[in-house]
Amino acid sequence: MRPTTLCFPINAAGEFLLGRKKRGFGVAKWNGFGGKLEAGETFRQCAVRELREESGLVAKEADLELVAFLDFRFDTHAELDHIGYVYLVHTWQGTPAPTEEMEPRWFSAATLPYEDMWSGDRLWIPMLQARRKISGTIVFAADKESLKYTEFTDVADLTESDSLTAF
Ligand SMILES: Nc1ncnc2c1[nH]c(=O)n2[C@H]1C[C@H](O)[C@@H](COP(=O)(O)OP(=O)(O)OP(=O)(O)O)O1
Repeated sequence: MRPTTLCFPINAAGEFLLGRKKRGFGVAKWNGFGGKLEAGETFRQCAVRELREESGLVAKEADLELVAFLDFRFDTHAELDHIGYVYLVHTWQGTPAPTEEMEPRWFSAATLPYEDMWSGDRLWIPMLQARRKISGTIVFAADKESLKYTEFTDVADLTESDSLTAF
């Protein structure tokens, strides 16, 4: 199970920064900023690095608000299964800039482009906008796009796992 992070910068106007992926799995989808943990990295180190690499924004680990733990499963493609910790961030340095991987753009919270995002996003991102903290499972069908099963639970508090072997 691959460990990943996803990070959503939110500005003073309440807008979400998303990036349009330019290459690889999920190309052309609007997404949060994130990716796979590198060897020896903590989840927060990964989130800060991926945010910088994909958007140009520099955030501090302490300014990441952990809001979700998601278990993404691909029904017939287990090699794509991954878990992800999701963070909101309200404070950073720098200005969003296009990178090799992502084209960043601000979206108002009410007009996120769900039709061009991962299909589970329309279910769980509104929960985060409602200030909920969640743990969830999202199972994609054989087409790797449509949803086969989802389950979300509200949690009082979240902490990143210390152990990658837990997954
Ligand atoms: N919202 C959502 N739902 C389901 N799955 C995902 C998302 N956002 C995501 O990014 N993902 C998936 C897509 C990939 O399987 C992983 C993220 O990996 P990737 O962007 O390839 O990670 P990087 O480490 O940046 O990849 P490379 O550097 O190897 O290109 O999560």
